Amino acid sequence: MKNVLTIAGSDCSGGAGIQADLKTFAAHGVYGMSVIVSVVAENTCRVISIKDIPPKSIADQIDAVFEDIRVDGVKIGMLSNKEQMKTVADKLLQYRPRGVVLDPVMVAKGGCALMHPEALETLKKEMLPRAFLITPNIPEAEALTGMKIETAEEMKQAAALLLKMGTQNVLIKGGHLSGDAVDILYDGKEFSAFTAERIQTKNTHGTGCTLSSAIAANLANGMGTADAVKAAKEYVTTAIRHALPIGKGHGPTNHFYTLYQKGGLRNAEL
Ligand SMILES: Nc1ncnc2c1ncn2[C@@H]1O[C@H](COP(=O)(O)OP(=O)(O)OP(=O)(O)O)[C@@H](O)[C@H]1O
Ligand SMILES: Cc1ncc(COP(=O)(O)O)c(N)n1
Repeated sequence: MKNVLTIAGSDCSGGAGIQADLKTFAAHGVYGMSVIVSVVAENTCRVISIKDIPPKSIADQIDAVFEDIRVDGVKIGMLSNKEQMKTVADKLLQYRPRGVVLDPVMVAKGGCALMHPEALETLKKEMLPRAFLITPNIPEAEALTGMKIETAEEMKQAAALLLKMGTQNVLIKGGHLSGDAVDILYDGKEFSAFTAERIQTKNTHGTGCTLSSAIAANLANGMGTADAVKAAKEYVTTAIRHALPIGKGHGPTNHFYTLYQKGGLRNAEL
């Protein structure tokens, strides 16, 4: 079995962050581990408070994992501030794990900032060059590039700019545009589009976390980049189509449906 680590924030309501990542890992048959960078008191409606974990504790958590266990893949989500980013970047340089998928989380669904805006430059300089693949949504790609993105052509231009910032692959997610949900992958040589029908639902809490964790798990399981993205896109689309009407706001993606279909779950009500 492959071992995959998530470095991200905790969502106590279970829909996004570390919790979504670990559920996604389990559904992909990889052994999940977690380094918590922030405790976010949030639910399907709102963020109540954010408690950042001190950089020393983040460094210790990363050491605890790497000194003991082989790490086959890493997903990075919410990083709240510059100091946290520098700490994680230093540890990535020290341990040099393969297949780092960086989801540059900036804002929660309801509009609450999960990253301090002044950390943007550190994200670009310290984190992007350490990533195998980054998965920004449209507003994140706009913040990183300074471009306005409204079309597939502009997604491609933004992806090319992001690649120049030092990451090896870019997947810009089109969830925030209208029409089909089209994500565009750029590996420095060619663009590939991954298209899914847009599902009419308000239950999209954790979609970005789910997609990036699924990609990290697929890479760890030995898939090539485009195949890993294709399979992860199929996974997140199913997870959105069967999203759970939990809570009063944006309900979470469903990580159990695929397993259930394969007969991997008994006595589950879906
Ligand atoms: N309504 C939808 N129907 C189908 N696919 C969707 C829908 N919304 C998002 N997606 C897909 O889900 C994945 C996550 O994309 P999205 O742009 O929503 O990420 P995100 O903004 O990081 O997530 P969030 O909005 O939850 O913070 C992408 O593959 C995107 O195309
Ligand atoms: C701790 C944490 N991390 C990330 C997100 C964004 O979630 P997503 O973009 O997947 O909806 C979130 N709401 N909370």
